[in-house]
Formats: sequence, structure tokens, C-alpha cells
Amino acid sequence: MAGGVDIDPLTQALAPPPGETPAEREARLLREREAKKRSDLIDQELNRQRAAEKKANKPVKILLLGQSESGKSTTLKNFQLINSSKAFKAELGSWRAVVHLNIVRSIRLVLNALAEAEAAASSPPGPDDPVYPPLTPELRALKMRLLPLQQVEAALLGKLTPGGKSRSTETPDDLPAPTEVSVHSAAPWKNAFSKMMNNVRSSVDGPETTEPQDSKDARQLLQACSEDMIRLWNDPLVKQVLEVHRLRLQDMAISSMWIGRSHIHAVGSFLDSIERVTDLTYEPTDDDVLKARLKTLGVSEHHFNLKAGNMVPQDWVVYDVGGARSLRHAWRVLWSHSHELLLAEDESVNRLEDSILLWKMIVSSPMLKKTSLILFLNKCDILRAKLESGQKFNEYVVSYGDRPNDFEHTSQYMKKKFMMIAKQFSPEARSFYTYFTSVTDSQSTSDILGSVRDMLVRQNLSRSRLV
Ligand SMILES: Nc1nc2c(ncn2[C@@H]2O[C@H](COP(=O)(O)OP(=O)(O)OP(=O)(O)O)[C@@H](O)[C@H]2O)c(=O)[nH]1
Ligand SMILES: [Mg+2]
Repeated sequence: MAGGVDIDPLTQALAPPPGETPAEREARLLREREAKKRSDLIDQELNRQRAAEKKANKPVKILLLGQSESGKSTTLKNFQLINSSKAFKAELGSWRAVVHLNIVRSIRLVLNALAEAEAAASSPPGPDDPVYPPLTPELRALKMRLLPLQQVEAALLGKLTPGGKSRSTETPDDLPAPTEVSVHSAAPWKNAFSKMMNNVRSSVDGPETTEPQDSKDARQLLQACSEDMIRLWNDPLVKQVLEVHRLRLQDMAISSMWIGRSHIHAVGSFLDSIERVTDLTYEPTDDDVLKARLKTLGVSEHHFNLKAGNMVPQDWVVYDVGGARSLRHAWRVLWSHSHELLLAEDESVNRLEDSILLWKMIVSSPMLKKTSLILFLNKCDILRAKLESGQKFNEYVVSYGDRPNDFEHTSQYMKKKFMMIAKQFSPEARSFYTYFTSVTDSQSTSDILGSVRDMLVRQNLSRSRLV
């Protein structure tokens, strides 16, 4: 500054007042020390809050575990339906082909049983052979008329994953064996289906279409077979044949395969809606999607941004994995990160032993000792129906003894069993939550998933509070 003395205004402001007495100086320094203390406390509080926020913003990670067919993917679908319903609705069309594939495969299952009944009739029965009722000429004719459905199956399978990542597990046999279609969860099958089905829709709407001829033929063939499929499924003789077939498989201890009770129930659920789902204008409903079965291979990751009550939205990641025994090695990779673990168990009593072993393995894992566990005892609707139809729970679980053969007592018994195992095998004390579910019922599942979500949000927040 020309001619002036250069004085820094800050230094000037902080400088002791001119003519300060020693007592005034002492009082001023005390004030300054207290102000600094307050400022440090505020900084500390801000840092604490920042750290807490950072922790709270960590996504909640949910890992869905359980046997194959226990309902993991169906639980995930419910989660999508509740929390990102727009995306769920946008994908409805992609499920149409899966529903069709479920129908075609169920019919094939029935045709296999009929073929077996025919084969049994043509050779003298051994003492342990199953006794099938003789097939009528009409039923044999029906069986022949439905053979072209194999083309439909091939066309749908061909479209499942263009890169050939889908897999159909065929076993070498004279008869076409029961099969199950699986899809690698990372594969873009939904896009492939959407494309295909959009094309199909345009073929229904008008003559101009880019739909591949084989898909179009497949849809029309399916519709043309509709009446025969209905006739087959409603034939009382077919029901008798299926029952003999089921008992035979049960005797061979392969009841958890395709024709396992829960599976007949699962794939059979579309057999009661053949007319509706084979119509050329068919659009899948939410319930259809929940019932559609597509076995998962590998691991798929799904992101959500959820808000519970008046809390800030939080990122959630849900991992869905394949539950088949051969795929379980992949689970451990996911365990290395801390997750909330949601275990779906098939409550339909035919695979209880595996279910118990799986639960033991999970609760005793040292890697998961800090992980929250939520147990879904699923398919309660099937358990209920079986008990009501007179099946005896103690035939499957001998230790159940003479307790009442009703849903209330059997379900509580199973819950206690799972709780005892958790208590006995957990590396350290833990609490876990159990729900009785039927995840194909979107309404009740929505309530349950809502409370699970609120509980986890609260838990996550209290964990993130630095003490
Ligand atoms: N009735 C009934 N069916 C169910 C229930 N939960 C699932 N399902 C059906 O059972 C079948 C298998 O369910 P998924 O969700 O595919 O089973 P998953 O555990 O994902 O099986 P993987 O992918 O092989 O590990 C599907 O057809 C579902 O619609 C239930 O509570 N009740
Ligand atoms: Mg699955």
C-alpha cells in the first residue's frame, strides 16, 4: 500500500488489545482455551457423524440360501415386486416363455408316466413291479397327438439363452427322462425372451412380424394342443397312472427329483390354467411369475434402494444362488463378506434331512458367526394341503411320534428343531428370526418381507452407531 504500513487484518483481529493488563490477559487466554475445546468437541462430533453415515450407507447385503426348489428365486421375485414393481412389471412378458416351458415339461412328465405304464403292460410283471392301470385306446391316441410338443420345447429352449448358457439335464435312458431347465443367472435370458415375445405379440396384432418362424410355429402348436393337454390332465386314468409312478419313484428314493411331490405341485399349478396360458394373447400375471420355475445356476446380484419409514434410503444388494448340491461350493465365496442371510427351506417334508444338514452347516460356520440369520420355513401351503389330505407327518419325521397331525403342531415342531440346532451349533450366541412362509402368495410374503426389511434397517442403523 503506497506510503502505509502493511497490516494483516487477521493478525490485527487476533492481536491482544492494546494496554491489556496481566489479569485481562489471563481471562482472555482462558476464554480462548475454552473456545478451542468447544470447537474440538464440535469437530469430533462431526467426524463421528460422518463415520456413522458412511457406515450406515454401506449396503445391506442379503444372501438367499437354501436347497434347490426351496423358493429362493421366488423370494427374490417378491422382493422385486414390492420394491421395484416397475421393473418387475416391465419384465412380465419375459416370463411367458418360462410358463410355456413349465407347461410343456409338465405334459412331458405325464407322457413319460404313460409310456412307462404302456411298457409295463407289454411285459409280464415281476413281484415288485408297479401295477399300472391299462391305458384306454383314447388315451393312447391322445399321447400320440401330443408328441409334437417336443418341438415346442426345443424351440423354447433354443431361445432361452442365445449363448447356449441354459442347460437341460437329460439322463441317458430309453424314455425321454424327466428334465429340468436351468439358466445361468448372469445370462441375458430375459432380454432374449422379451425380444422373442414382443415379436410374437406383434404377430398376434398384425401380419407384419419379424418373429422367427420356429417361435411362431411353437406358439401356434402349443395353442393347437391346448384342448388335448386339458383332456390329458383331467383324465382320471392319468391321475391313477401318475400316482403309481410317483410311488415308484418314492420307493426308488428319488422323490426329490422332477416328479417329487412339491415339483408335481409346482409345475402342476399351470396345468390347471392351460386354456388361459396357451391363448395367443396371454400376458403373465404377477402370480404366474411367482409360480414359474426356472432353476438357478451360479449367483445373481440384485440392487435396490429402499426406504423404511422416515429413514434415509439405503442400498440393498440381494444375492440369489443356485441351491442344487453341485452348486453349493459357490456359496462360500459369498460368505467371506458379512451378509444378512435369508435361508429358505422347503417345508414340504420330503427333503427335510438335507434341509437340517444345510442348516447345521450354516449355523456352525465360523465365517458366518456375526451374520444375522433369517429362516423362512417355506411352502407352508403345501405342508398344510398334505396334512389336510391325510398324509402323516410322522411317516417322514419318525421322532414326531404321536403328536397331532396338524399344521400348527408340525410347523412349531420343525421351528423348535431348527432353533435347537442353531443354539447347539452356533460358534457364539446369536438371535435369529423365523417365519412360516408360502412365497408364491404375494400378499402374505409382502407383509413378511416388509417386516424383515424394517428389522434389518433398524439393526443396521444401531450397528452403525459408534459407541
Ligand atoms: N406352492 C408353493 N410353491 C412354491 C413356494 N415357494 C416356491 N414355490 C415354487 O417352487 C418352485 C421352485 O422355486 P424357486 O424359487 O425356483 O426355488 P430356488 O430355491 O430358487 O431353486 P434353485 O434355483 O434350484 O436353487 C417354483 O415353481 C416356485 O413357484 C411356496 O411357498 N408354495
Ligand atoms: Mg433359484
